Parts: sequence; structure tokens; C-alpha cells
Amino acid sequence: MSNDFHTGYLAVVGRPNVGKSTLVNRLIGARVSITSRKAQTTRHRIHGVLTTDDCQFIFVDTPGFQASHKNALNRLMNRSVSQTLVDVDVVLFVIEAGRWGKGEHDLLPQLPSERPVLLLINKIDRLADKTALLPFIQKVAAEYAFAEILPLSAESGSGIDELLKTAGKYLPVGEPVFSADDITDRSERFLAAELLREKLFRNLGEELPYGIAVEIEKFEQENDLRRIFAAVIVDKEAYKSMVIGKDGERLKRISTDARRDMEKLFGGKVWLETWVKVKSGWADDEGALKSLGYE
Ligand SMILES: Nc1nc2c(ncn2[C@@H]2O[C@H](COP(=O)(O)OP(=O)(O)OP(=O)(O)O)[C@@H](O)[C@H]2O)c(=O)[nH]1
Repeated sequence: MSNDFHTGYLAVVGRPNVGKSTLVNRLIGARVSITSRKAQTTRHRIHGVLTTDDCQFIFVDTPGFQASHKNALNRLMNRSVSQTLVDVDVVLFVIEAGRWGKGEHDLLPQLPSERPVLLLINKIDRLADKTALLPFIQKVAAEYAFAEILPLSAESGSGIDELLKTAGKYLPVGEPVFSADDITDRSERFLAAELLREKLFRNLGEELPYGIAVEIEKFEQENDLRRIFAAVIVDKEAYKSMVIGKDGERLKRISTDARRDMEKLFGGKVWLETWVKVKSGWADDEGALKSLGYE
């Protein structure tokens, strides 16, 4: 291994919905983290790995900050963000083009002053007036000592090569940690839960109850067939029928959609069984959260 190879950890932070998951997916070219129009779908730290000729980027996707719900779940989420930030080599702070508000400003004190923070201005494809970008960059540059400011579009891919070239320079010299074809260090069990969670978010839309979770109770594999048994956990009896829907239609649709995505991702047949369980108050109970895999 040449001694000018760089390897390092990068955290992707930013308000919910700014495009963190889309960016990580775009960078590592595979679906390891789930995107959805609904805010707050990423509650787990997800590691994606990208290896180029001279760099290995190990991405840590962190949950968005959320100040409005003050329960155990959010305390744990915020704790895991701060812990992540001191462990990484580079912080990628994602914002939306043209948008710098209280949400962004409030995040600044959480940024580690001893690490380079690259400000990524995402969604530039949405800017109707491209000349607005320069004054916006000047404005945000005055907010914090960002190591770099890079406009890009996670969706169209514009600015992504530049981002990799620039971010690579901030990674320490070192041998790769993961082999070239590692996509994620998360298990299929975890990915199955994420896919099902994403379908719940999409299908329930605005009705989505706060504190819904997925627990994979059994995951078996026999040749190409995976048998997955998943419980959808809600914290109130009333949410149960909301998830199941009239004559079970909604849960059936959610399961079918999730099963199809799992088959694509795992490259084999999937038998998926889902049901809804009520665990009242679980979102306020740190023990229950840990048992569901929240760190
Ligand atoms: N137009 C446009 N839309 C984008 C771009 N990047 C992301 N989006 C959209 O923005 C929405 C949110 O993207 P996500 O990647 O889920 O955002 P996130 O920051 O990971 O969200 P949380 O998981 O809630 O923290 C999705 O509908 C994406 O399709 C972009 O470059 N341009």
C-alpha cells in the first residue's frame, strides 16, 4: 500500500430532510441508508464505505437534530450525534441552498472545533436564480470557520466529484479499514428493519405515530430464501389499527413493498411476516430503546 493513501471517518450532519441520506447513497453508489420525504427516518448510525484509488471514506450517517420532542429517544439521538462528532476526522455539514435559519445556526455549537467542517450546500438544482448562490455563500461563510464550502446536488450528482477530491485531502494518511467491496457494516437484519421502517413512513405519511419502531424477531436463511419475521412496535393501542388499516390492507401493502425492496437488495426470495405490537410508553424508556437497537 502506498503511503499516500488516505483513510478516515466522516460524519454527515444537518437538519432533518436536507438530503444527508441521499448524499451518502450517492457517494457510495448503493442503498445502505434509507431516504424518504418524511423527516427523521434515520435513527441509526449507518456506515457506508467508499474506496477510490487513493482514499477510503468511511461515512457515518447521524440522525437529524430534533429539539421539539424531549423524551428518551431524542436524548439518545442527540447523545449519539455528539459522540459521533468527536470520533470522526471530517464533519460534513449539509444545508439546503438558500436556507440558513435557526435550525442551522443552533447546530453550530455542536460542531467540533478541532475537526475540519466542510459546509455542503445541497439541492443547488432547485435554485431558480443561480446568481443567488454567491451572496448566499458569502453569508454562510461569516457564520463559522468552515474548512471548505461546496455547493452540490446529491440528487443530480453535480459537485460530487469535487466533494470527494476536497474531502479526501482532509483524511489522515492510512491503510484502508474495509475491503474494497464492503458496502456497509450493517447486517441484513438491520437493513430489513430499515426497509420496513421506510415503507411505514411512506405509507403512513402525516398519520405516522411518533415512536413507531420495527423489531426483527427472527431472520432465517435457507439457500436463496430468507424468512423474516418483523414486529411493528407502536406505543398506543389506537395506533395499531392505524398501521393495520381497513381489513389489514395497509399493513399488507407496506409488507409487500418492503418485501420487494428486500428481494432486490438481498438478491433472493423473501418471505416476510409482519404484525403490530403495542408496547406502551416505549419511546420514553431508554432500556426498551436499547433493546430495539438504538445506541
Ligand atoms: N431537488 C433535490 N432534492 C434532494 C436533493 N437531495 C435530497 N433531496 C430530497 O430531499 C428529501 C430528503 O432527503 P433525505 O436524504 O431523506 O434527507 P435526510 O437529511 O437524510 O433526512 P433525515 O433522515 O430526516 O435526517 C428527499 O425527498 C430527497 O429526494 C437534491 O440535491 N436536490
